[in-house]
Amino acid sequence: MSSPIFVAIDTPDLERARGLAKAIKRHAGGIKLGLEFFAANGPAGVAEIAHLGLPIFLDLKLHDIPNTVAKAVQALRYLEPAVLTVHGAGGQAMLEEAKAAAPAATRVVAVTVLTSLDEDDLAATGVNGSPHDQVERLARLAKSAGLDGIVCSGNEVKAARSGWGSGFFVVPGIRPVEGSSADQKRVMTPRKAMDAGASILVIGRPVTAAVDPDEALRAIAATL
Ligand SMILES: O=c1ccn([C@@H]2O[C@H](COP(=O)(O)O)[C@@H](O)[C@H]2O)c(=O)[nH]1
Repeated sequence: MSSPIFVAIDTPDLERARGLAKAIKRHAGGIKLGLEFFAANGPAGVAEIAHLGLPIFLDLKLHDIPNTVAKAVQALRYLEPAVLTVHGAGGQAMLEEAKAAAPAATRVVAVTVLTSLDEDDLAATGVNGSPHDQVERLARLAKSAGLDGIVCSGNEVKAARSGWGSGFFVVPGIRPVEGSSADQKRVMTPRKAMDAGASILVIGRPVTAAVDPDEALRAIAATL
């Protein structure tokens, strides 16, 4: 079975991204490219990295009115990402139209509560209650809109999966026990997140900031 680890390559530098992707290629399940890479390199940069042969997770967290999101997804169709994110709080119509506009083989997943947020951060945005409650609410919405799954932290994945057995659960905020959390507030170890029901793990800096990224990735994979 291929690895459940998607390595987040967060850099604006195409050559650095290519070098990292080549370095971790044999032991990663896929590569996650997000806003930092996309803002600098656009779809053409994504295509360059895709040529290396690993599945691509395009993490753009699309969030706009339904028509705009649908047109953006259509414009990205030719890249055929394995996974694409939209924002879970965009509402039912936006989620439905995003899914309808994506290639059939692309898993469209809804970001629920960013792993960099805790309950106080949520309250400051006007959402009262725990991240757990909000993840469950947005998971129900994503499921009813026909999406493939959600993005949530390891803390919520067990409960979310219990209400959506066939869902695809993407878990970032992954930290090996000795790792620094940096800007992540809801973190979990790779092993615990898999045991709790993650489908894939998104891991960035613990791999990409290591002196030897492939060795760091293999050490994490060995804990699974
Ligand atoms: O809730 C979310 C959604 C997406 N991410 C993305 O995952 C990686 C995590 O990187 P680390 O270096 O392992 O912290 C990053 O690309 C985020 O944009 C997330 O962290 N949380």
